[in-house]
Amino acid sequence: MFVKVCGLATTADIDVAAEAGADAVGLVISGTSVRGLGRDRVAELVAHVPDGVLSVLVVNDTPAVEAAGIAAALGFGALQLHGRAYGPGEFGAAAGVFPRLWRATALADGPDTRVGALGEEVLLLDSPRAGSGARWDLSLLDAARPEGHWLLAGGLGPGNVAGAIAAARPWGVDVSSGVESAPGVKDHALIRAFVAAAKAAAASPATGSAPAQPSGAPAGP
Ligand SMILES: O=C(O)c1ccccc1NCC(=O)[C@H](O)[C@H](O)COP(=O)(O)O
Repeated sequence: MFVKVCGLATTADIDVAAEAGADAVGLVISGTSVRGLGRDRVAELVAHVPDGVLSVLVVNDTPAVEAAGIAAALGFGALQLHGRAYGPGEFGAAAGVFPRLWRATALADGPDTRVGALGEEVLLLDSPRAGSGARWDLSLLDAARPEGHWLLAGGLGPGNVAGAIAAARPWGVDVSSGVESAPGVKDHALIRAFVAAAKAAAASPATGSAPAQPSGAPAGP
């Protein structure tokens, strides 16, 4: 089970997530999020991400090509284009600058749920309000379950991630609010508990096994 912890704000957050066994960490640039960081802070933090942990730049209101330029310049491992602002044109243009793209969307928006439909390496299915901690109706997956490298997100936490994995059968999971003590403030004990619960659930016979990771990159696609 691939585990991403998103919205990290300090080097200590990164250290704890990495030591807990997270496969990826997300740093957010956003004018609308409490977790939004400035470019200089993002540069400091991404330089702190250890080898073997995938660094993901997450944006929802930065123009795609600009975000791709930031991801390339700062040495990110992936760029998560999050939400309705990014369509086929944005993905195509961004890929010319930085090809390691993730697409984050909500099933309620009726997206194409084929992984790679817009050229992305990873699809993330979230609640309609990114980073809100809100859950969504996983039965929607019955009619549109992706295959391959897709992450489940939206209102996950240490106490519900095992059940969500069993119900949704994702390749990976993503969390932000569920490992915080206050909006934008990560709780290190909750990060450790979340990663442990997700990894344990993936090892359980009840949840089955996820597809193998593709080659060519540390700790992720
Ligand atoms: O986390 C944010 O504040 C955020 C803001 C703008 C775009 C994306 C954002 N987060 C992206 C993520 O990958 C979150 O982890 C995901 O939405 C799940 O969030 P949560 O329900 O709080 O666990």
